[in-house]
Amino acid sequence: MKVARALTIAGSDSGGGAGIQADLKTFQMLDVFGMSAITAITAQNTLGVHGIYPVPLEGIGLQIDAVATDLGVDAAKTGMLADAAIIRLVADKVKEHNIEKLVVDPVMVAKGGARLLQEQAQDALIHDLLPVAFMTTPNIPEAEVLTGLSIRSLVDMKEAAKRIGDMGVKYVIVKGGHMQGDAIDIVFDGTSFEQLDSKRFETPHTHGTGCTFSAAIAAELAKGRPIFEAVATAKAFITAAIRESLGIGHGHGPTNHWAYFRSNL
Ligand SMILES: Nc1ncnc2c1ncn2[C@@H]1O[C@H](COP(=O)(O)OP(=O)(O)O)[C@@H](O)[C@H]1O
Ligand SMILES: Cc1ncc(COP(=O)(O)O)c(N)n1
Repeated sequence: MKVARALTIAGSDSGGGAGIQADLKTFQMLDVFGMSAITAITAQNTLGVHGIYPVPLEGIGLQIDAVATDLGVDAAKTGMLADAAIIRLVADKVKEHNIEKLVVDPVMVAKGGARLLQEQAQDALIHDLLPVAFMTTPNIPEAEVLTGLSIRSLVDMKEAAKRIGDMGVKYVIVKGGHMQGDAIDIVFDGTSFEQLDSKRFETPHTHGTGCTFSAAIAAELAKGRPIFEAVATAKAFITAAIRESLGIGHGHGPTNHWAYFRSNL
């Protein structure tokens, strides 16, 4: 049996709903062997981020080297990268190990408001990481920071996707989770646009939606699925995970990483 292998380079969420934990659960549910390089440890739950402890650069580099030189990486994703030095290290490692299918989720601020990326690191994201990425999946506030645009409509989302594409990344998905109305994401391949649509669920349990969505894309790319098939599966995965939320914790609860698999039984 040949198994697809995916690596997440991200922060640890002790609460299990976002970060490394969400990514590994998603890989597992999509039949992909999951591996991790932890960039920072967060003490976190559904109420917020209570502490952030970055891993030393050397340790992050060694985790990526260890995995890439032995087990192999069919696709990777990044999540919380904390600061500019970590971003540059990850960009260098992606080049060194020829990781072609890299999905960059440009995590900046947690849903509860805590900064997960230093503000001065935003330039490194644009100049160092996006040019080596295959795909990036900003939410609306992230797309606004990356482009300087104010995004209020699907037309604005498309303009932002184009400008982010010009930064050197092949595919861009501007996610509509933070808009009003249906949850519509715009996919841009450098020339044309596609839409991923779902109805919006009125729920506070959206902790880790972006992590889960980008992990599902990386998993499908690791299996060699065509791009639009991969992103459509990821959309179905996150939609089921939000629809059937678990209702645990006292704040913004996690999504349900079993839901997609169970709905296909
Ligand atoms: N309430 C919701 N109902 C349905 N889909 C949602 C909802 N909130 C977010 N999504 C979807 O979840 C995915 C993650 O989007 P988003 O929440 O914008 O990301 P992030 O976690 O990075 O802020 C997108 O596909 C988005 O459309
Ligand atoms: C370690 C880590 N990585 C990413 C997120 C973003 O997830 P969200 O935007 O849903 O809070 C998070 N809260 N924690």
